[in-house]
Amino acid sequence: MTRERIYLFDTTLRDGQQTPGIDFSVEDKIAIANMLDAFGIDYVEGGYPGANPTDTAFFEKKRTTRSHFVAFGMTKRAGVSTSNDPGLAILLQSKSDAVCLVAKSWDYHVKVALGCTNEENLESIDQSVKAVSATGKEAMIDCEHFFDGFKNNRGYALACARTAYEAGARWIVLCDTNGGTQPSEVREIVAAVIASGVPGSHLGIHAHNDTGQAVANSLAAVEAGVRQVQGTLNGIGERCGNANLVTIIPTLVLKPAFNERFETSIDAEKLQELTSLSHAFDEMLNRSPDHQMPYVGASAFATKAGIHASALLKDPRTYEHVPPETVGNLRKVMVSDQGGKSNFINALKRRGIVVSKDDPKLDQLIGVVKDREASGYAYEGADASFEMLARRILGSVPEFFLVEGYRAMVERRFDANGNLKTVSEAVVKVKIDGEQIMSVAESVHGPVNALDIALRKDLGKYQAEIADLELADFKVRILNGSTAAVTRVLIESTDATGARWWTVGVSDNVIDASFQALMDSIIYKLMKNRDQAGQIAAE
Ligand SMILES: CC(=O)SCCNC(=O)CCNC(=O)[C@H](O)C(C)(C)COP(=O)(O)OP(=O)(O)OC[C@H]1O[C@@H](n2cnc3c(N)ncnc32)[C@H](O)[C@@H]1OP(=O)(O)O
Ligand SMILES: CC(=O)C(=O)O
Repeated sequence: MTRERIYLFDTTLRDGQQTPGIDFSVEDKIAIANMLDAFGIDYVEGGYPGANPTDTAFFEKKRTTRSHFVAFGMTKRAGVSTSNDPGLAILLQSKSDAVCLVAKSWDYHVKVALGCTNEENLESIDQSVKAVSATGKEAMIDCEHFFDGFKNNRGYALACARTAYEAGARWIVLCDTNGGTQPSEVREIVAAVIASGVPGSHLGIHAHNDTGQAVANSLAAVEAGVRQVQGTLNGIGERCGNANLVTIIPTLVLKPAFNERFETSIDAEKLQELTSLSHAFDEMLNRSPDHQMPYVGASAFATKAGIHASALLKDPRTYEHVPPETVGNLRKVMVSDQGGKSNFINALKRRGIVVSKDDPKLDQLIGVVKDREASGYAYEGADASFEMLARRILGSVPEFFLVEGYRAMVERRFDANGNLKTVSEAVVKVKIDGEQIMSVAESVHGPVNALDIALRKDLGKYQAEIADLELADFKVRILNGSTAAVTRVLIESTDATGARWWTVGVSDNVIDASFQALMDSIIYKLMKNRDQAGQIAAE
């Protein structure tokens, strides 16, 4: 059976740029456009040339090779011709393959926001589409507030869509601009548009997530007949965001309800790049990926429940709706106080540690993890500390060095120039092969930084080995909110091999919790260097 094509339209660089707190530079935009182009998205909307210097500079060149490169803007203003509208002129001259024009389709907006007549707005749509088509570029219309407009004046909303279609627009995109429309309404309204004479092959959907249903609304529109879906990477966008393409794409590709009828530009092989695309985008935004994001989140295929882990290990389909590798994600069976023997055996096996189900040391390890988690540890986010704990109980962690003691001080004082400064000082005493080494360090970044510097300043014969160890992240969590609370510190470390590992420390003293996590990180690094730890095997 021939499948119909669904076209994917990405507006990360335009609507995504309207996200509070997100501000792309030209360089960011180039990098993101390259990512989308390489991934194989059909349309990449780059922004609004003429609206700001970044977008104008970005449109000086065509920035994609495979994807259609789209410039966004608005229809001509009422009362001027297309050739006398400076905003439209910039769009027509931009180095784009297509122009997507936002047009009012709710008569209330025509009156209040544009201040012109309904007929003048229809004339703007007609003339603007024709002006774009005359340049040879593909013309698209984003019918702003289409669903609200339809509910208030059905005839006028339909007239806007039909005017664009009859003027030659390749795509007429129905926008749920305020994001309040429900999936059942989307189905009904799309069907009415098609019945009015605009074919589904020319219709698109642009949904906002204000009721948490942008993805559901987009899929409902596809079921009702639209053939272009707009959205953004990781669902960024104005207010609560846009439809998340990172969720929509795997649903279209993997779910029989869609893949039996439709195909997209993303095949099964490309889909395996989805998790890394989503995470790379978060890296660019300098934020942590959402662990619970469908398909690509670190928790999307994770379980810490013993009953689930036991069944998963017998057959992953028992608790997975699709195999994680289809989207480039990983199955994760975690150890925690919710886990049974199956979780632990699996987690240990991945680290090259073989232990049998009836080994008493396994019971001892489970008991220690459950007790420690009750006192504040969280091993599911601290893989290296878990491994160290397991190896200690199973008796295979060498004693590289012994920390005999440490001291940390914080002093607020005036410096020689009379400026107030807060300086921390730390002293660490370690013993290596019977020899005592004492290191002192100062830091203006706090006592933990001073301790870290002191601990790593002189580790005797191991010093060269830890030269490439870097602390990538440091997270402090107060577990029961007062100054006498228990503190959990999570440290992310990395080294020149690109490996990353997480360690945890817990104490009612933040410095002590940090020191434990630092120590685990260093010992893990030394073991890893000797192939005694960190050999993660694929499941
Ligand atoms: C639903 C959406 O997401 S649409 C995209 C929204 N994105 C943006 O607005 C980001 C980029 N925008 C901008 O930088 C600026 O708004 C610009 C450069 C486009 C325009 O700036 P200005 O000329 O100063 O106008 P301003 O932003 O104050 O107001 C928008 C104007 O566009 C008019 N307008 C709005 N939509 C349309 C339309 N579809 N067709 C024609 N005119 C329109 C408004 O009536 C208003 O005109 P007025 O100034 O005569 O009252
Ligand atoms: C065009 C657009 O971004 C909207 O209507 O939401």
